[in-house]
Amino acid sequence: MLDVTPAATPRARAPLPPAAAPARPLGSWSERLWAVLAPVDAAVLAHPFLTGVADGTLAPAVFTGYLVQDAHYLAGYARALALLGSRAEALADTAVLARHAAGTVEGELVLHAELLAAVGVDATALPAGPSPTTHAYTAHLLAAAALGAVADGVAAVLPCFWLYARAGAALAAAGSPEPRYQRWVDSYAGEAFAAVVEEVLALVDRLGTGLTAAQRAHAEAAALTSARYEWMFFDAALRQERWPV
Ligand SMILES: Cc1ncc(C[n+]2csc(CCO)c2C)c(N)n1
Repeated sequence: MLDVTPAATPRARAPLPPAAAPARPLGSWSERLWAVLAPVDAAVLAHPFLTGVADGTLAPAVFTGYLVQDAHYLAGYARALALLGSRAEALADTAVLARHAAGTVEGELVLHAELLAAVGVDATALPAGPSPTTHAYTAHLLAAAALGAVADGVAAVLPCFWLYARAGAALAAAGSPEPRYQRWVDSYAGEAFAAVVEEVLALVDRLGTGLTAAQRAHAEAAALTSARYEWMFFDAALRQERWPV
């Protein structure tokens, strides 16, 4: 009988299905920001780190290296949020930013400790310091939060929330055969995280109404830089980037 079973070949890395643009209020600042971030969002969703999460082929050592670098990133990110919170003019904005600074430490870092423990890595004995890309991204966030206008800083911290919510939704739809990867996906895919992103976008839109076109453009450049660093962060993890000297 003719054997029609295909030869065992490695499963092709399917790109994640194209995701629709997020719905934002017409004429809002977040709507304009999305136009700036959309091409980078598409590149992030197509990145082999994420398609490797989706089909389970991502090397476990790459994922562990990502988590170690992410712990360094989160420390800088939480400080940038706390700093911005102290600089925000409206007390309501201080509350949102300070709450997410705490959420980064209590939520994200706890998730990391759990995921690292699952692979047998002691989170308190992080072997490597920040990689060049981790260092560059956190330095960008902290500079924008400390030295820029508040809108620059808020725009700079936005892609971290927004692009992860997008990746979480796209990856949840695909599902990962690897439970540890699925656990990571789930933390960004649920209703709770979507509500957090909505709250930050509402803050962005409140700030946007008081800005001149030039101030908006300046802040949009800071957001674009962060989005590019989000792509580079996945890429650095995949390449297991190290300082060359
Ligand atoms: C490089 C990198 N970028 C974004 C996130 C996601 N993230 C980090 S802190 C935070 C806000 C509080 O949950 C979010 C969404 C990550 N982990 N690593």
